[in-house]
Amino acid sequence: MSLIDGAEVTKHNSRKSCWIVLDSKVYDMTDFLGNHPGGAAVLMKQAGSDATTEFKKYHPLEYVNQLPPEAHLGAIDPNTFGNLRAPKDAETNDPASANEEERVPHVTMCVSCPDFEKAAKAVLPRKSYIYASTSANTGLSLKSNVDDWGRINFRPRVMRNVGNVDTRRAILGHSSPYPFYISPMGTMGALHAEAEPEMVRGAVRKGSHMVVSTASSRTPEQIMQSFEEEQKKLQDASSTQLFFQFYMPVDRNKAIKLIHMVKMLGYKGLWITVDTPVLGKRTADRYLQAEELLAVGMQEDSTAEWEAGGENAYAPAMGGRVVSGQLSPHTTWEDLKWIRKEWDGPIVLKGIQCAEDAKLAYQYGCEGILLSNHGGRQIHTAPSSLMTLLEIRTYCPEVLGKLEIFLDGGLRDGSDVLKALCLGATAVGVGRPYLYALAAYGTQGVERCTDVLAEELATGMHLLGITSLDQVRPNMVNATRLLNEMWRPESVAMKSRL
Ligand code: HEM
Ligand SMILES: Cc1cc2nc3c(=O)[nH]c(=O)nc-3n(C[C@H](O)[C@H](O)[C@H](O)COP(=O)(O)O)c2cc1C
Repeated sequence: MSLIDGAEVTKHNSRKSCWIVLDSKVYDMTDFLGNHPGGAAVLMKQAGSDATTEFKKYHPLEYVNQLPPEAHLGAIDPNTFGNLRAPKDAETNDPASANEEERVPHVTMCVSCPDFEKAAKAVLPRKSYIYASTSANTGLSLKSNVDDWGRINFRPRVMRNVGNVDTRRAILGHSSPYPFYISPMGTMGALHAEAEPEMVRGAVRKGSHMVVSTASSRTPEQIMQSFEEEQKKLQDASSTQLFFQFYMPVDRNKAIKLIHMVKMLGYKGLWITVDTPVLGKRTADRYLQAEELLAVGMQEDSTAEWEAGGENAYAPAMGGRVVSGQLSPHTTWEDLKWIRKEWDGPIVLKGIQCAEDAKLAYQYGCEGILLSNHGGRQIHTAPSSLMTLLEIRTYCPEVLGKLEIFLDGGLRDGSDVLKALCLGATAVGVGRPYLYALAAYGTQGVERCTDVLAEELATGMHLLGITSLDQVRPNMVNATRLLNEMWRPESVAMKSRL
């Protein structure tokens, strides 16, 4: 194949003919525009230019292999790079830019979780911040996640000799210095160029466990490699373990292949996300998509048409974009039977939102359930995980001693972890605070976020009057406000009204 001149690539910058350069190779993206799960507009912005840097923020380089072979037109003539056009509307808000220090406070200025969000907002391109912060519909699911932690109060005991406190807790049999872990989050590359490796390093240095998303910007192998390298540096002294969050693809063979790979790589548990048969409506992302389409003159195409997506080998990770074939809306409880045959490690169902499903998870032999509404990104007006925990305590308390119970959503203070533990939780997942810390400070931020949460937790234990997490009890919290609002079967609700 002869080399292609940059000036020639530049001419193909329209919907009718859209070429881009990735890793010094030229691709014809015209037919892929309508199939790109990330939308056509992002590709159009790069039309006729070198998209490598932007591409790597979101995908592993292997993604290019998903294009048909005929889309690869050849290599670009390296002497003609200068002839390429600059991407339309290039992002200038680059986290690595020179005046970063002016915009981002020193990491030691982050003394509580909300500080990380402020720092991240200052460094992130608007699109990336929207991706991380967006929530479903009017945002009420996210709001009650955050608010409900504050609607439970402690009932502290005093004068109980609380000189030293021990915050250790095991998760699925793996000890951890803390009863919280890093939640799985997809497409983290949108927030940091080295997202998953940096997050993993931060986790390993502090010994906290982490659940890795199917929709990560790096492959499961690459993430495990980062983990092993960091463990080696610390002479395997860290307690950190990686678990794997699993999105069920429509194609069973693809699902089995992924499960086998995850097993072979040594991930310690399969956390199957069950609250995402389809993607929720991510409102802020919808506005952004509309804006982007308008900016490239594609407003005549309905969003749905451009989002229809093609067959694709990976799970969706971002905003309101549907990736066809990646999320199975057909999954049922019976699927757990074949999954169990392929996976002999622990299974946790992520996204349980009522007592009946908690009971089913137990009956189907799962080792754990994660009470979660996906950070308020899926169903509108979802119950907070604390509300679901109270429901389980009331209507199927028998699962409490038998399953490991995890919660996530809206946790922004380490002492709140204690409330969940008092009510029977094993551990709590933390999502956005870690993501924002990573975006603003990389590994250092991740470590700092753990320190902040751990210190708040330890202080909370001293002040509550306990020295070990074995001492937590339901009577150490007042959950009456939430209990008053908890779901009741209709017959009970009617009776109480008479
Ligand atoms: C070369 C072929 C490409 C393939 C096969 C591909 C595939 C995908 C897939 C599967 C997703 C869904 C999320 C995920 O799984 O990570 C996605 C999202 C995304 N892609 Fe691509 N992509 C390609 C090229 C590009 C290029 C050239 C860019 C821009 C430089 C780009 C930018 C994005 C963005 C920004 C998203 C996130 C969606 C959003 O903004 O909400 N992609 N892509
Ligand atoms: C940016 C972002 C990406 C996420 N990606 C995934 C994912 O790929 N898989 C998944 O099961 N949950 C995903 N979640 C949900 C988190 O695992 C977790 O349930 C939620 O973030 C907890 O709420 P918090 O962010 O308020 O702590 C994502 C959440 C965010 C904020």
